[in-house]
Amino acid sequence: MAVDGATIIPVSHSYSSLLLISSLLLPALLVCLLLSTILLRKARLRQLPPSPPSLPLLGHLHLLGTSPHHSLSELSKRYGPLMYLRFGSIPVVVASSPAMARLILQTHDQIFAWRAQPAVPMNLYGCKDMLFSQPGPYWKLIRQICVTDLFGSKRLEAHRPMIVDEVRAMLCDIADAPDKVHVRAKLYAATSTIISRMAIGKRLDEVATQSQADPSYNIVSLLLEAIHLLGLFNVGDYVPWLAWMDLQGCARKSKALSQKLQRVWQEVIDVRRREQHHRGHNTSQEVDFLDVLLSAADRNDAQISDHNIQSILSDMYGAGIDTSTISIEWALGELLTHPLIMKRVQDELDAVVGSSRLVHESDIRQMPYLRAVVKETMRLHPVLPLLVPHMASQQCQVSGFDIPLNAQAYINIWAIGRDPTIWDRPLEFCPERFLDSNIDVRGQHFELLPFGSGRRACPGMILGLNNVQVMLANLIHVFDWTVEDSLSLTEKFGIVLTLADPIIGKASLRVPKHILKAENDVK
Ligand code: HEM
Repeated sequence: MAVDGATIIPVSHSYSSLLLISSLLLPALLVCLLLSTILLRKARLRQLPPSPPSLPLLGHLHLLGTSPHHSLSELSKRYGPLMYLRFGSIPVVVASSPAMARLILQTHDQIFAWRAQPAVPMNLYGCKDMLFSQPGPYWKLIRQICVTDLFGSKRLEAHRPMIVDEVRAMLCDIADAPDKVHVRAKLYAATSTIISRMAIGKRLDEVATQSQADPSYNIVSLLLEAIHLLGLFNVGDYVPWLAWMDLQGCARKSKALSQKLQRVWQEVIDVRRREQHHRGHNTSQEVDFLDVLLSAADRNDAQISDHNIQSILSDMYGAGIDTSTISIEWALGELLTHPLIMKRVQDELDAVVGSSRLVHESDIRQMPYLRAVVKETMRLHPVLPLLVPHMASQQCQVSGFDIPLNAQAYINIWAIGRDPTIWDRPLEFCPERFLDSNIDVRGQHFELLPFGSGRRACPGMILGLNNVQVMLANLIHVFDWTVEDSLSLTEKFGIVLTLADPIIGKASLRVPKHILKAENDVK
C-alpha cells in the first residue's frame, strides 16, 4: 500500500522482519562476543616472557645444540633472565637468575611442582616413581617415606658402618691396582653398592647372580639401559603428532625393558616377602628401604602396589648413583688441575685427621676448606645443570609475564653459577670465595642450587652430599694422584653433566697401607 508516495510496511510484516533480523544478528553478536573474549584472553596471554624468533614445528629446538645449558645461557644474555621458548609444540620458560629461580621454586612452588611425563618413564614405570609422579597424595606419601625412612638421620646413622666399609673397599681396590685407575668406574662401583645395600640390603651383582629369571635379565644392565633411554631426546615428547611413529624406538624399547625390570624386581620383592614371613612382621627389624616400602604397602592407608615399589627402587639407583659419582669426579678433576688448592686441602686433612686413619664423616665438620671445594665444584659443575624440568599446573604470572598452563620450567643453575654479576671472577675455581660466606647448597640460597629447592628438591641431598665429601676426602687423603698433563675438564651433556674424558690416574699411597684395614681405622 502507498500513501503519499511512501511505502508503508504493514505492522505485522515489519515486526516479523525485525524478528528475522534480530534472530540473525543475535547469534552473530554472541559469536563476536565469544571471539573477542577469547582474543582478549589470548591477548592477555601474549604477555609472554621475551622470546627469540622461532621456526614452524621446531619452535626453538634448533637453538639448543649439543650443550643446551650453554646455548640457553647465551640466549638469556640477549632475552633476559626469564625467557619463553617452544620445544616443538611444548611451551617452555627458562629462568637464569637467582630472582627468577626463587619465583619459580619458592613463590610459585606449588604451581611448578608438577613434572612433564615423557614417554620413556611412562612406559617404564607408569610415571609412578618419585621423580616423575605428580604432586598428590601418592607422591606426598612416597616422598615422606623417603625423606624420613630412607634418608632420615636415624636411618643414615644406621647405615654409616656399611658406608665406611664400602669406602674402605674402594680405597683398597685402588691401592691394589697394578696400574692406572679409571676413577669413575671405581666411584661408580662404590656408590652403586652403597645405594643398593641401603635399598635392598645387597649388592646389585648379588641380585643378578641369584636371579631365578632368565639369566639375560641382569639388573645392572637393565638399570643402565633405563638410564640410557631416560637420557635420550625423544622427538615424540616434543612433537606429539609424530609420537605414534616412535621414530627412535624409545616407546618400543622402554615397553620391552619395563617387562624385564618388573620380572627381576618382582623376584626381589617375593624373596623379601618370604624372608619377612619367616622372621615375622616386626617393624623394628626393618633393615632397608624395601622393608620400609613393604610395610607401608601393607598398612591400610597406603596405596603402594608392587609395581610402585619397583618404580621407586629403580628411581633410587637412577637418581642416586651417577649424581654422586660425577660430582666427586669433577671435584677431583679441579683439584688435579689446581695443585695449590690440592695442597691446601691435603694440609687440612693432615691437620684434622693425621696419617694414622681414614677420614670419617664426623671429621668433615672441622674441614671448612674441603667443604668449600665441594661447593665450588657444585657451582661450576652442577651435575643437573637445568635441574629436572618442572611444569606449570595452571596458567600463572611470573615477574609480570604470563606463563601458559603446562609450560615446562627449566632453571639454568649452570648459568647462575657463572654469572659475573653474582660471582667475582666466576670462571675461576676458587674455593676461598666460600670461606667467609654463609652460602650453602641446601636450597635456601638461590645463587647455588645443585640439589634444587622447594617441594621437588632432592630428597637424597644429605646422603649425596655426605658421600661426595667423605669419598673425595678419602681419595686425596689416602693417595697422591698423577694424571696425564693433558687432563681436560671439558663437559659432556647427557642425563648428567659429566667430564667428556674420564679421569684415569696413577694413585700412590700417602698414608701407611695398614690403615686401610678396618681394625686399624680407629678414631
Ligand atoms: C651429589 C649428589 C646429588 C645431586 C647433585 C642431586 C641433585 C638433584 C637435583 C638437582 C634434583 C632435581 C631437583 C628439581 O627438580 O628441582 C634431584 C631430584 C631427586 N634426587 Fe637427587 N641428587 C643427588 C643425590 C641423590 C641421591 C643419593 C638420591 C637417592 C638415593 C637422590 C634421589 C633423588 C630423587 C628421588 C629426586 C626426585 C625428587 C622429586 O621429583 O620429588 N638424589 N636430585
